[in-house]
Amino acid sequence: MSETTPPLRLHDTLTRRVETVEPAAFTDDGRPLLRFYSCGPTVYSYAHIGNFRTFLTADLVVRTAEALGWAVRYVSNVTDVGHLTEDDVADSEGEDKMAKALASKEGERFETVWDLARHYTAALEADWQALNLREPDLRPRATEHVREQIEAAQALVESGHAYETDDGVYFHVPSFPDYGKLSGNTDAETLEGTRDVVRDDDKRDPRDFALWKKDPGHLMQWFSPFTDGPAAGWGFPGWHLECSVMAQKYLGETIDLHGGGEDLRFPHHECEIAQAEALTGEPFSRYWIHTRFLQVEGEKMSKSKGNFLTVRDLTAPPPTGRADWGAPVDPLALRLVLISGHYARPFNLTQKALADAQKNVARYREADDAARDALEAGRGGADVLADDLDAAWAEALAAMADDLNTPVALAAAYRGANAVLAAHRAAPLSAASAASAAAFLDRVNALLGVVRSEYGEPAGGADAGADDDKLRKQVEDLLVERMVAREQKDWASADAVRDELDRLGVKVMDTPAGPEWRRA
Ligand SMILES: Nc1ncnc2c1ncn2[C@@H]1O[C@H](COP(=O)(O)OP(=O)(O)OP(=O)(O)O)[C@@H](O)[C@H]1O
Ligand SMILES: [Zn+2]
Repeated sequence: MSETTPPLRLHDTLTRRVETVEPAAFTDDGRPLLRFYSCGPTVYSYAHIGNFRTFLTADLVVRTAEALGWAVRYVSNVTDVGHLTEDDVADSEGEDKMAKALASKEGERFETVWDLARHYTAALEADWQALNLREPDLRPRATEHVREQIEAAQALVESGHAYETDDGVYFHVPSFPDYGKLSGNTDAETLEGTRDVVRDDDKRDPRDFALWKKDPGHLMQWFSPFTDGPAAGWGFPGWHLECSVMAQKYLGETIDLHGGGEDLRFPHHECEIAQAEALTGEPFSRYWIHTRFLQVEGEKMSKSKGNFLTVRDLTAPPPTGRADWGAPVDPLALRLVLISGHYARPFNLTQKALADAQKNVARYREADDAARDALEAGRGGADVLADDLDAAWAEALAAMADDLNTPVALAAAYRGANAVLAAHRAAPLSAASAASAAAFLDRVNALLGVVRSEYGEPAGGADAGADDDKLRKQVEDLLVERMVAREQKDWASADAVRDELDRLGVKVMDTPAGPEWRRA
């Protein structure tokens, strides 16, 4: 990378300031190495687009760091152990989310809670790819790291930071004086008043949270060395323990960056810090990033509230998709909307924003096609695009490096795509211009992921129900022709286009946001 590469700045929840992120380690060839852990979902249902807003922040961190020339080791887990139905309960008590899901109507089709977890993990991965998120280097599952969690709990008991009762093993919060440094929640009385913490008369402090919950009746249970009491060793790990244990196992005792949604700041991440730092005596994560909620009518979109939209709801035709949200959109348009607001501010999804994004991704695609066609054509002539596109790229990268300023970055990227289209419409692009355009769109796609999917076109929804690219291209060309004919009041040509669309078996709906189409 050139010396003009900007530093990466992110708002750090720990210091409550925008900080310049400096990874602690370097690769063998001298590049900064970002060791990054981002909390994944509990797989008792489809991940919703609020969850994906948070996963997209992680995705943008990875893409931006890579665009700056860094190496990234990126781990994002799957919580496939049922914990609580109330997220703000500071540890493992209450109704188990996975067991509850299995008992529901939707859950009846699964034999066991393990099947249910497998199904929703596969769905998570499919939606992850549909939204063109980078695969993490590792996606560890909590259920495959129970031994490590038991060992961590044992080590904490041995070092006096945790203790066993007949009901569980608890981290003793007063043994870790830094408890509260991330969230500011340090006042024991406030915590006691506001948090529905685990009730166990043998707990030594009301804030103490569970590392292990003894429960021989739990649908997922493992045998542990914690054998006091009637459960005689059987039980399951506390939620907070899985993330700190897996982060440290795969990224080291001290990681560079840890992320999640705003609700994870407390208690989840506060408890992760306590466990991890009590174990090693070293700082756990050097920086922390939290994404504000995607809201529906001013409330957090959440699985447990039931007010959520999934990727399928918006990108697949009915009956899978939600008819009340209009025609299905290209998953890249959904991605674009979800990253269009700054991650540190709450975001409200609207149908209008989705429709606008649909048009934007169509323009990126058009610019991309024009660049690639012109590259193949290999015409002579000057490069008329390089200066504009270099400036647009520098602006987009600088904006992303400046605390992931997606509104500015997307505007710069879009300006560049429009410059490509304007040049293409003015005169056939030379091979030199086409090379600049293709390089720009490749870089924009690597940074923002909105030009084309790295996984190919996903089945269902990407093109409003049509299943092949050829048809999509034909229809899009015809719609442009129709628009031009209408503008010129050339009704004969407009009718001819309509007949051609009929022949292709395509139904067009004119909406305030432009034409929508699907197979009739
Ligand atoms: N509305 C939202 N907007 C942004 N991020 C969210 C939203 N809801 C959850 N997240 C984040 O998504 C990740 C996975 O969360 P989780 O699986 O607990 O989902 P959830 O909808 O909060 O579920 P539940 O309602 O059961 O707590 C976490 O980082 C969480 O903070
Ligand atoms: Zn976590």
